[in-house]
Amino acid sequence: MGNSKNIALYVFICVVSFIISKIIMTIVCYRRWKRKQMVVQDSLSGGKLVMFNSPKMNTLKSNMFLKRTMKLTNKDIIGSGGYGAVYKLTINESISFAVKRLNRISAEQDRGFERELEAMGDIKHRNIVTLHGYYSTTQYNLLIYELMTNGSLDEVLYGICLCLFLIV
Ligand SMILES: Nc1ncnc2c1ncn2[C@@H]1O[C@H](COP(=O)(O)OP(=O)(O)OP(=O)(O)O)[C@@H](O)[C@H]1O
Repeated sequence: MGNSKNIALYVFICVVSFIISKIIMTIVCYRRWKRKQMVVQDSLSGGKLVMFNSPKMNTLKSNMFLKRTMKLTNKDIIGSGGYGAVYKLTINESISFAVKRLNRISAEQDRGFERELEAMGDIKHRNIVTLHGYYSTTQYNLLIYELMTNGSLDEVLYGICLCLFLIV
């Protein structure tokens, strides 16, 4: 009888400790995730700007960033891929980004945006271009990348720019 009481107590302690550790882990992960990004709601366009925490992004003011982003035109296009056009976003003489625009005209393009966020969001590697943040509205999504000033691998290998479509 005493033995079964001990077992029940042991199981109870294990279950409670498991639940408490899960709660602590969730809180820690949530705090880390919150610290990693800054979210700004743009009251004019209704869009949401998310800037991932990095030394470069921390020097920027979100409203200045939004203002420059809204002023992107066809003249700023530097390339085009399967999902849309890529623009050069210049903040000042020393800070520029590559902004990939994905128009929200199909569920496939929305999935493309989510896939790219999932794939690039957590990767930090010197051989992989850094994703600094994103901007999302009801009409389009923008992915904000580190600007690669030496062009693409295509151009290095074949000496031509494979700009097939310009989707604006
Ligand atoms: N971070 C960047 N810096 C400079 N130029 C870039 C950057 N990202 C893209 N580009 C330019 O835009 C072009 C298209 O890039 P993008 O990633 O959209 O196309 P992709 O490689 O075909 O990929 P996807 O199939 O995912 O659209 C590139 O070939 C390059 O010239």
